Amino acid sequence: MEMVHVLDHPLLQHKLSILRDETTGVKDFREIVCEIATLMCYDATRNLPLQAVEVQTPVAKAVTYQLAGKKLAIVPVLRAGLGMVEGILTLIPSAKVGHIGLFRDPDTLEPVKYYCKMPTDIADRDVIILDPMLATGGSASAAISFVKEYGVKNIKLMNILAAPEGIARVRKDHPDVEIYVAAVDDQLNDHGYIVPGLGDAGDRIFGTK
Ligand SMILES: O=P(O)(O)OC[C@H]1O[C@H](OP(=O)(O)OP(=O)(O)O)[C@H](O)[C@@H]1O
Ligand SMILES: O=c1cc[nH]c(=O)[nH]1
Ligand SMILES: [Mg+2]
Repeated sequence: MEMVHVLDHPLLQHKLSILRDETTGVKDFREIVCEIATLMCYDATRNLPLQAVEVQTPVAKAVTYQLAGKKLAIVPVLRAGLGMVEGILTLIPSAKVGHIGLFRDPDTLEPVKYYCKMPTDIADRDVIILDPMLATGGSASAAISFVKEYGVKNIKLMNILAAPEGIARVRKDHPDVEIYVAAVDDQLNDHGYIVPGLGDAGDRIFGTK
């Protein structure tokens, strides 16, 4: 099974180029992060199981298909992952939402956990972890480990932009987790920022810089 999905649909590439532009303001940046999450959700949920149901149309009985089996939860990594939540809930309004608070220590680049709150039935759900940026992969790897501690079996990771180093780290630490990204950039710089990237996603979503 393909474990890394680069979703290079033209609509995604167009919207991503607006995110990258340093002149894009906070309102547009926030809206486009949300739109990209919706578009990515369409692909990341392609393999959800279906069950046959019978409905009466105005014309005849029809055997048709509805979502079956396990329910979904989404888990944004605070802060920047919050920007993707509404975009996913547009398509899956009944998904439950857990939160993991992590920030990356600017000196060590190691993730520091400051918050965690999961739905009580999370172990019975498939989980999509949301974070726009996959840089060193330290935050994503830690977030996946936390979710696994709750007994979740099926986890997907959704990032808008990734560095090759981040993908390699998650593949090594969590080979069972499928990764969905809209683009893979060239490298990280000395401060652990994705190059060319789009800057600090959290600061650009919330206007904190
Ligand atoms: O792959 P990594 O090297 O771990 O870096 C990626 C992490 O860095 C950013 O969060 P940040 O620490 O800036 O926190 P914020 O969302 O609160 O801005 C980003 O949203 C990821 O969570
Ligand atoms: O380029 C990067 C790397 C980590 N976090 C971000 O927001 N941007
Ligand atoms: Mg940040």
